[in-house]
Amino acid sequence: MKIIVKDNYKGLSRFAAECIQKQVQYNPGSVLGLATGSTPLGLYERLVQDYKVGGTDYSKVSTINLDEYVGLSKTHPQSYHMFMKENLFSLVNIASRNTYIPDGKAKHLEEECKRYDRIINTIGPPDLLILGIGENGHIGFNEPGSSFEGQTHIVELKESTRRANARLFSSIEEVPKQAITMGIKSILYSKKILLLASGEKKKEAIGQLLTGKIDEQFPASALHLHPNVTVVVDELAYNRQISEAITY
Ligand SMILES: O=P(O)(O)OC[C@H]1O[C@](O)(CO)[C@@H](O)[C@@H]1O
Repeated sequence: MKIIVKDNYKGLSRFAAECIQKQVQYNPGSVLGLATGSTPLGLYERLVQDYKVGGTDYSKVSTINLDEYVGLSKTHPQSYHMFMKENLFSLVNIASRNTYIPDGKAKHLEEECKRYDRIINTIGPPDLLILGIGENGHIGFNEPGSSFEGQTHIVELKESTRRANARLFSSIEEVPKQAITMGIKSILYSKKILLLASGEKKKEAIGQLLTGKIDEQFPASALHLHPNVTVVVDELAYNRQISEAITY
């Protein structure tokens, strides 16, 4: 695992955008694994800005998102479908037929999980997967205790995750209690992984990740099992004292 420390969120977002741009320029038919949440917003903004001034061509790219809330339709303002449309898909030339996100409104959720696994196995693996990290170490919506062998599945969201995401809803009651998420096994199937973390709130999680201890109670620690992971943090999310004391 490689760690890169940027001065601030802007630097982190620029670095992540350059990784995606290089990937797509090198292989125009790349498969990108994409995340939602606040962290990748700066990265998407940067991709859009650069695209507008004649940057990268995304017409042959495919994207596979990590997760979606159960019960939210594709047009719900807080659905991850809407998030991706508003922040990236409608702003660059990615073909909508090449974008994949689990359907949180599927009638048969178990079937939907199987369908999504088939997509990951046929379109994927992602050449480059972007990840955020929850304060409790979740990746995608794989909460503490998730099996490292898991494929796409339904998760019961932890109260702390619902509270952390309530800022985007009018009240915590509106935050769905379940989500569909790519499992950790599928995440590890990606060829390259870039995990982004910004701000003081992520400092503890990043400190724990960098101890190198692998534990199902801390989902992000599964990334130590992958050969090509880069963790990009800003100064606020990086605990120099802990991190520099650790050698692994
Ligand atoms: O970037 P944020 O908003 O801090 O969220 C961190 C993680 O939490 C989630 O939003 C899920 O709660 C993930 O999609 C994301 O990677």
